[in-house]
Amino acid sequence: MEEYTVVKVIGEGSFGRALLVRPLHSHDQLVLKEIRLPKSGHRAAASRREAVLLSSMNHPNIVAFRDSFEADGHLYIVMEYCTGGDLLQRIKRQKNTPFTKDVILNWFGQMCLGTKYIHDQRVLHRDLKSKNIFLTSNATIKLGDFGSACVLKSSEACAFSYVGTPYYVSPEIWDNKAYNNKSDVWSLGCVLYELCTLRHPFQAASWKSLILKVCRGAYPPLPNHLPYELHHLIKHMFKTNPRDRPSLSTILTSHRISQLLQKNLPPQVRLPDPLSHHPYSALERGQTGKWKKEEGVKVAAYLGQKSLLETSHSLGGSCVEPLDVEKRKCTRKKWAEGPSESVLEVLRNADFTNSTLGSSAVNKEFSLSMDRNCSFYSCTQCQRGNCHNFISLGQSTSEEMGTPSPRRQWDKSPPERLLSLLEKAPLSLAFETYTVHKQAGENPLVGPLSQTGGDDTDGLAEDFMDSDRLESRSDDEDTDFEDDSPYDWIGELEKMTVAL
Ligand SMILES: Nc1ncnc2c1ncn2[C@@H]1O[C@H](COP(=O)(O)OP(=O)(O)OP(=O)(O)O)[C@@H](O)[C@H]1O
Repeated sequence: MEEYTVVKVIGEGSFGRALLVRPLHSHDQLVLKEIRLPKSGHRAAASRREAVLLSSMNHPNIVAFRDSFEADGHLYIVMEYCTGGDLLQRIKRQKNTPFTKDVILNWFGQMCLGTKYIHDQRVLHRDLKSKNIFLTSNATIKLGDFGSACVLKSSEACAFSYVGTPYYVSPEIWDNKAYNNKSDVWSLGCVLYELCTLRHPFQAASWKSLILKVCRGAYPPLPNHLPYELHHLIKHMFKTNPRDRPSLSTILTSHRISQLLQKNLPPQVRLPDPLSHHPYSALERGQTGKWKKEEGVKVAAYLGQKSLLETSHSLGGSCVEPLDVEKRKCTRKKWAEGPSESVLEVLRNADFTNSTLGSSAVNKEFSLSMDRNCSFYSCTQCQRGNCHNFISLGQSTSEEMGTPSPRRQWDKSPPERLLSLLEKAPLSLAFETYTVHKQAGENPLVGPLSQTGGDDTDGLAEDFMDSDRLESRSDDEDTDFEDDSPYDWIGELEKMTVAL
């Protein structure tokens, strides 16, 4: 700590402060995040995870790590200072002046590159939101705040889990399914929508309405002046079934938006031009200017997206030990078809209105933790206790392969439990770390970009143009990889309510 001079406090988060500092022998400006280390070993390990993860990243669109150390019960993470502040502040500064299409595409393209990079490292961010995305003075986008992130293939990293910021949480999370790369895509869709409209896509006056909108993917349409490709992309990023959402690789290389994105990226971070570097020429593409799906896969592979593509075909990524043939058989994970019907059903029958949310413990710190052994199911295909593969709800890989099903039993009714918990006022605490608003007395459902009372789009999003053209295809080649420790966070919330 003596090596740095504190210039000023930039802000306070739920786990500590962010300070602007200067190293003693330099004029650099850096950010020093000071995080109170919890007493419990598990929770302290979770706090350290941000430092460990950040230090392993090296990408122009990720906040650069400089140093980390511990002193006086605190963890300090030194990182680059993004002078442009966070994107939420930037959006708010716009007031009612929309961003230009070029700015939206440029910033969003950079977010995609950063997120694609972490996904290629098999890391899920799990808390992507405009407040965790930063801008530098030269308009470079940087993803930050890896405090909720999770590394797959790690025996330790996912023992803690995540609730998320309600505004950015995808339908599968509300349905208590595993977090996966497409959940990050959903959250990024929320950020893109905010850039396009200066509003949250899903906002409501009650928990019920918010969850319903998210689970239906019901958002007010983008303004008509924005390019068709953006409408198309948002529609796909808000597909309720994660399988139908494009991965970052697809968005960057073979989605209808890809060319626009690439054109608007800063030159130094532009992807290689697939046309000039790739054997699949414009002629082969029939001069139509449209990518065929198979070509997209090949180009993605060519551009080095192998890890994601392999994920879809063989590796599930959750085995702690090196994969062998037997393990490969059981690692592929597949999503059940269709949206979160269970959530919708419960919500249809639920009759509570606004959550009246207590404010007394708004600043209370908590961290959700759980013995990872509780959250895993052995892989019966491997017959090995230490294989942490699991098979997600719906079809299992072994069923696809014609072998008897080691189907994982789902013994809970998450939505009912969730809703009954949400009804109890103090439960707002359970979302404290992740809610957008933290001020006493404020309704956490009123986000910083909300209009009073939320918007009134409770139905499905209107189709504003030729709906067939916007229809989704199933991105089989983008098959998800998932957080390998599905977490019973509703159970944790329940425990917390009892404790209050
Ligand atoms: N690298 C950075 N460059 C510039 N500003 C930063 C940087 N990191 C954090 N900040 C700013 O510092 C403030 C505190 O950030 P911090 O990550 O500690 O908490 P938070 O994101 O506000 O809350 P929480 O951790 O509860 O999500 C925020 O206003 C954030 O925009």
